[in-house]
Amino acid sequence: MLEARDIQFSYHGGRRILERVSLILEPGQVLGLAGPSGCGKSTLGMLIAGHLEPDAGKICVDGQHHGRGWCPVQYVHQSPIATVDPRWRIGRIVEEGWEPDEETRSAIGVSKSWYDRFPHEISGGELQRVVLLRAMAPSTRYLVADELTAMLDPITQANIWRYLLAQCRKGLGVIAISHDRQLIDRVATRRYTLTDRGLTDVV
Ligand SMILES: Nc1ncnc2c1ncn2[C@@H]1O[C@H](COP(=O)(O)OP(=O)(O)OP(=O)(O)O)[C@@H](O)[C@H]1O
Repeated sequence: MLEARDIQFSYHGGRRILERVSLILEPGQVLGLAGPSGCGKSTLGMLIAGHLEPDAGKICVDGQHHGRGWCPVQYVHQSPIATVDPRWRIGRIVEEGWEPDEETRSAIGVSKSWYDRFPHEISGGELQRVVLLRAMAPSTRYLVADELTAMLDPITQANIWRYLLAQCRKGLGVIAISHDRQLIDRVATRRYTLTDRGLTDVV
């Protein structure tokens, strides 16, 4: 189980972005997270994946704080270009964390022919799939998908979610951050909205 409890956070001691936010995600669940632009959804996702440290509160997987090494919670950023080294070729980026099998690579829609190219030599949607493939190592147990499919065409978007929902049936837990209410309604088992009053359930 992934648990974030009473999380408080502000950037560089400025305005409080998150005030006592708590959530629980069980293996196999998809938690949909919406909310106005700038309310702190990506910040919460990065905190949960250990990219940022909360000012107060706790984030645990099965009762344990993330240690060193591969984090069991992976965050896929809405701007994939921000999360890759522009001097690395795609093959090196993909294989930084693990060596994906053919089945996973083709299910996510990453072509081996991109491996020799640099990030600026593939499209934004292709790079989004590359960073998703990099995140899907066998030791990944929870995925924070931040506007993951926003820049993809409807067919590719459907394929990616078909793949992710199949992984959920095997126990992956997903936090889907999106402004796309229809997408959240389709994929999420629980839906939340984040506002300056905290997280609220959406029915
Ligand atoms: N590195 C940073 N330093 C200072 N402020 C930041 C930083 N990153 C984000 N912020 C601010 O924190 C607030 C929350 O940003 P965040 O990206 O988490 O919002 P969001 O809900 O994901 O927004 P959107 O829906 O537009 O993606 C915003 O006001 C943003 O300007």
